[in-house]
Amino acid sequence: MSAARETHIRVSEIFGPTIQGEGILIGLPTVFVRTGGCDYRCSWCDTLHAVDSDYRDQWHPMSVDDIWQEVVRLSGNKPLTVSLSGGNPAIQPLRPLLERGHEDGYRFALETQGSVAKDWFADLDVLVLSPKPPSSGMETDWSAFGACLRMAGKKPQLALKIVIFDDRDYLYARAAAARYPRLPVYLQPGNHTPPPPADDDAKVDIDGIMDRMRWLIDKVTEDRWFEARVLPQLHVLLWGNKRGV
Ligand SMILES: C[S@@+](CC[C@H](N)C(=O)[O-])C[C@H]1O[C@@H](n2cnc3c(N)ncnc32)[C@H](O)[C@@H]1O
Ligand SMILES: Nc1nc2[nH]cc(C(=O)O)c2c(=O)[nH]1
Ligand code: SF4
Ligand SMILES: [Mg+2]
Repeated sequence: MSAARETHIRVSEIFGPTIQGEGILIGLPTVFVRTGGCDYRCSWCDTLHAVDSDYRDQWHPMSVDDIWQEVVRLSGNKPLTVSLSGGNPAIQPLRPLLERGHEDGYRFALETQGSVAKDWFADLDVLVLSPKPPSSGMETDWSAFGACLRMAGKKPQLALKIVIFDDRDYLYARAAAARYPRLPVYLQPGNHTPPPPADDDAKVDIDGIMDRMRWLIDKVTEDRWFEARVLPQLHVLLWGNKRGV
């Protein structure tokens, strides 16, 4: 049996096409493959259904062929950029999926917190590293983060995307960006109202997000931090914390 046939990936959901709502690819049509399981527990994670083991029964080990069939069906067999998110997609064996998709002319963008480095990062088209600021309650292991960048090498387009809730987070983002001056940096105002995953229609605090967005723009412009890009989560503005969009 080929490696691709043997490999199973733990999948929480596959959905789309929708638009990429965050960061460097914002607005680009994409299909999401969301893997289940994460080595972090961010206090404000908006995707608990792919993190918390209470939702484990909703995660399914899928073969590369089955995942690929679903991506091709959703995209109508027309190549696009597949977004790999989670949970932490870096803890899954994704190399054979990248190989399968590239054969068909698809591209892959992956988002990870940068805690686990894999050699197949070098096969990605886009790698978004999203180190977690103090408000998350997580501690950044900068040596693991550096390993992610080394593994990625020269092929993938790279970007930093940092969620910001408060002043401490902002200072963290400045320090993180200063470590990697060549990486484009995206600042994303935090969304304070991650609803329980069962409550798809829970109201999102749009006013809070917009206030934080304006505050963040003031910070960046006052500091003359002209390399930073400030962007909201477009999909949250449009659809709230709904799953599958
Ligand atoms: C759900 S995570 C999954 C991928 C990976 N675990 C990570 O954190 O990069 C995708 C993105 O959503 C961001 N995110 C999670 N919860 C958020 C919230 N409450 N407000 C704004 N962004 C959030 C994360 O920081 C990350 O950039
Ligand atoms: N449209 C859309 N864009 C996104 N960008 C990052 C997402 C994520 O949850 O990882 C996400 C998501 O769930 N939906
Ligand atoms: S690393 Fe990402 S998926 Fe994991 S808990 Fe934090 S935001 Fe959620
Ligand atoms: Mg999300």
